[in-house]
Amino acid sequence: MRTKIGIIGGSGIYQMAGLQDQEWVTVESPWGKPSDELLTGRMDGVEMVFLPRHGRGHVYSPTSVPYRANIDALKRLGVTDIISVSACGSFRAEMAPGDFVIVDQFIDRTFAREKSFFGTGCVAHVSVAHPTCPRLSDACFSAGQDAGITVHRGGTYLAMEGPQFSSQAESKMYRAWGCDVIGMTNMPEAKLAREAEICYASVAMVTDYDSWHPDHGAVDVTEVIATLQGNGNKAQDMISRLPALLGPDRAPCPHGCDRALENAIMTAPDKQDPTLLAKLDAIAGRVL
Ligand SMILES: CSC[C@H]1O[C@H](OP(=O)(O)O)[C@H](O)[C@@H]1O
Ligand SMILES: Nc1ncnc2[nH]cnc12
Repeated sequence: MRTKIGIIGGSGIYQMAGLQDQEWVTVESPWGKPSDELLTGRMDGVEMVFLPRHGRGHVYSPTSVPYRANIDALKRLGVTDIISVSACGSFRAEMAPGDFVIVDQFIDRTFAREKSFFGTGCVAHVSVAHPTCPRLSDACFSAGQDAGITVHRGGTYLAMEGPQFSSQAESKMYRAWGCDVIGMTNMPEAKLAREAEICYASVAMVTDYDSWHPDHGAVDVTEVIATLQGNGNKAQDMISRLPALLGPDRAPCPHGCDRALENAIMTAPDKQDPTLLAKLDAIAGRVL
């Protein structure tokens, strides 16, 4: 199988440098309109697709990002591996602004989003015990180190609804829960990628210390944006190293991300809803 890398760019990342033969393409999805057109191209002989999560010009809030349409559009373009690049606050003194964290766990506190492609007429349960792909996360870690970035391998990301930042009491509670970073977008994105059988890695770029830190107090969006500019350039450097690390030929995921739907569908074939099945053509066509 051929590798096709999908990059979901978060706040401050609305374009991707260094893509050959680049072209913005419109992808129709039965799950609605994706956040924007998708930028296709190649780097080091590997096919790449870039999607700005909030749309160019930052149109969609964390709640209104069309997560299902975005993952479905990436699947339709044949993406095998998604790297999510996001801004985040930090709960750890040693995870400082400017550092990158390769997230490996999530606590999902979002509550106003559609979280599954499945439902009445086609019920499915996939495991998200290990919501990120270790193979892809390793590649991101190496690429970050090669780019001279301070990268932390592993961390728990608290996904909050937003759009307001946390109160100090919430911030201290999340820290006591053992969370390492906080953001507003990686859920349900990671869950949907697993349902779509696409490997998913999350690179969280620290922009601030949230509000628990005695020396920092409230999150200041001006400071967040200033840190984002620097982080964005570092992220581009990291991304440009990934195609060579992953290579154009792709062996099946050793962790089974690309087979997540095997035995996941519960609804009896004669009870399945044809309308929902039609919408699931790209996501679950392999097993339906
Ligand atoms: C600009 S600060 C808050 C904003 O930044 C993060 O976005 P993303 O995850 O897409 O990089 C955070 O989740 C909030 O949406
Ligand atoms: N402190 C924070 N909380 C939630 N999302 C963020 N994105 C960047 N910083 C954040």
